Amino acid sequence: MRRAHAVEWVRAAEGELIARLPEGTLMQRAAAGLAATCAELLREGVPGRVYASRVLVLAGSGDNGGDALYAGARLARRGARVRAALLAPARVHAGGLAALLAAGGRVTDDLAEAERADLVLDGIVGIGGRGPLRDTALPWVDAAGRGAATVVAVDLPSGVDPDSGAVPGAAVHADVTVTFGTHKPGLLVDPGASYAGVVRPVDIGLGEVRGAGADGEALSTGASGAAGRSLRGADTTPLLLDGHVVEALQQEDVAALLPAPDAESDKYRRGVVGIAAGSARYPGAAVLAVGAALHGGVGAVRYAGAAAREVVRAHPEALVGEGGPKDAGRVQAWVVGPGLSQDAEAERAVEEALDAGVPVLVDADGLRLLARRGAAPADALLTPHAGEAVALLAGIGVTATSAQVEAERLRFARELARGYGCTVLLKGSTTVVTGPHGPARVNPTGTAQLATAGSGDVLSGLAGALLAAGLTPLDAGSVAAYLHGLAGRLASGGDVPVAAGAITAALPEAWRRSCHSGGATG
Ligand SMILES: NC(=O)C1=CN([C@@H]2O[C@H](COP(=O)(O)OP(=O)(O)OC[C@H]3O[C@@H](n4cnc5c(N)ncnc54)[C@H](O)[C@@H]3O)[C@@H](O)[C@H]2O)[C@@H](O)CC1
Ligand SMILES: Nc1ncnc2c1ncn2[C@@H]1O[C@H](COP(=O)(O)OP(=O)(O)O)[C@@H](O)[C@H]1O
Ligand SMILES: [K+]
Repeated sequence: MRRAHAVEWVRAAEGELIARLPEGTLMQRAAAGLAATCAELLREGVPGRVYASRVLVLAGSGDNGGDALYAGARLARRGARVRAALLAPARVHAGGLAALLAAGGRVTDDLAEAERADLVLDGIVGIGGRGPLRDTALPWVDAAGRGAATVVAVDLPSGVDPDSGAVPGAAVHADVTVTFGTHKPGLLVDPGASYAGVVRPVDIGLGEVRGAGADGEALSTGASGAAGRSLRGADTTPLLLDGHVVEALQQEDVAALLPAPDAESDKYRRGVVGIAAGSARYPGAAVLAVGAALHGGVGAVRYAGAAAREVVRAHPEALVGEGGPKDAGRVQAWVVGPGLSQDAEAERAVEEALDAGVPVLVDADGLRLLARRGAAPADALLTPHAGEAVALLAGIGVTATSAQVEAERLRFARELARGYGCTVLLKGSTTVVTGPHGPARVNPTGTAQLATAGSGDVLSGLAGALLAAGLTPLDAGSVAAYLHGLAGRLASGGDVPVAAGAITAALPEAWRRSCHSGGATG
């Protein structure tokens, strides 16, 4: 599992560690890791070596600038030609600047340095950043963007809010982000995540910390039981610390959660999912949701609704009926809503599914109807896109636009989960799945090619099947998003447009890659 910690937690952990270590130790650890990554990038790219390479440090007024200046000093000692732009000269990190000058680096105010640099180190602002980037930084950020330099963000790209991933103004587009101690939520959630490039965690020893964090949660080395430092798989899981607010499933986590039949299994024991979707007007949603559910690890799929004929024609494996959920026979979970329309019959289907006493996934039209209730059963899974999230928020008295929801996905997903008292999967460029409490999951797979009509119906059929197979709403939602995203990537090969049916067709291969070692997450 990849984990990210909020700023308040990071500061508490760092504070504890700083108190025990000689002054400046943490910053030197950070700068050493940063310089090593920069040296590697210079050797791998243009110019192919550190010696005589051109490095520009953008140094803000805090410790983030200090990290960048000390790393610049290390590169200068290895023969790089290092220049530093001081964005707030009166408040620059004095020790970092002195080290850079002593190593042969120089201060510059020539913007052309940004355009001709081989590597730019973004030390403008780190976890202390708030609000849009200040004006003094903007010409440097623009110039670095125009040039051919590899841009390395220190801790996180400046301009990205560390806790939410919101980008309230201009921000640095990094090729690589070197982040210290643990991921920050803003590196895993869009829009921030799309500014971070490849994220490389550097261990600064936060795993040595034990005790109480700022929020009262224990700071420990986590469930692995590993003593002391717990760096595992340096490129994916920086530290196994408790108190994280965001996590992202990795392939091995998905493998452990996927349902698998055993010798005792029969089709009923594997779970049966009910799908109440589609209408005379929108039969396609039913066909797509049922098709995906058939690949979701259950023993059978029941369909209840007006598109029964179309469903059975497309999927002879499905058990179909034209009545509502109440008349459909036993299932272990319901999916209600895709293509249902919003008439009286649809309303009845939603009521019956909600009253069935099994976990319910509510999507699309079902969400608009649910918004009128303003509450959901605790084992429900709601799967809105931003527009449906706006309607659900209105149902609990919160006014927001879909642009606001997209800008602060974590916050609004959590607000919905708390307001409705259940699990929410917020779709979009970074899918977020969260309950009212505990860490939120962000999906690491996916591609913008998934934004195609019917794609959401595939996701809800798949997630409903996983619910019926016995996964919790949080696991069902996050595993479904992972498989759906991976299937979308496989179907599109990265840049070929896909139709929703092609996502379903790729689900078996996505499942295969997820349940075997060999890696699937990009
Ligand atoms: N606390 C620690 O022990 C460690 C901190 N480290 C580094 O220190 C950073 C945090 O340092 P600080 O707490 O000094 O904070 P930052 O350096 O992230 O930012 C604070 C400074 O930036 C200015 N600022 C805030 N928002 C801004 C904006 N939107 N545009 C421009 N300037 C803005 C503030 O006026 C303040 O002077 C981390 O991100 C990391 O890089 C590392 O050295 C590791 C150890
Ligand atoms: N920019 C994007 N990047 C990645 N995935 C996206 C993006 N936009 C949408 N998606 C995904 O595509 C799917 C679209 O679902 P939805 O909006 O319900 O479409 P529909 O109702 O047409 O089926 C969701 O899984 C969503 O997370
Ligand atoms: K930065």
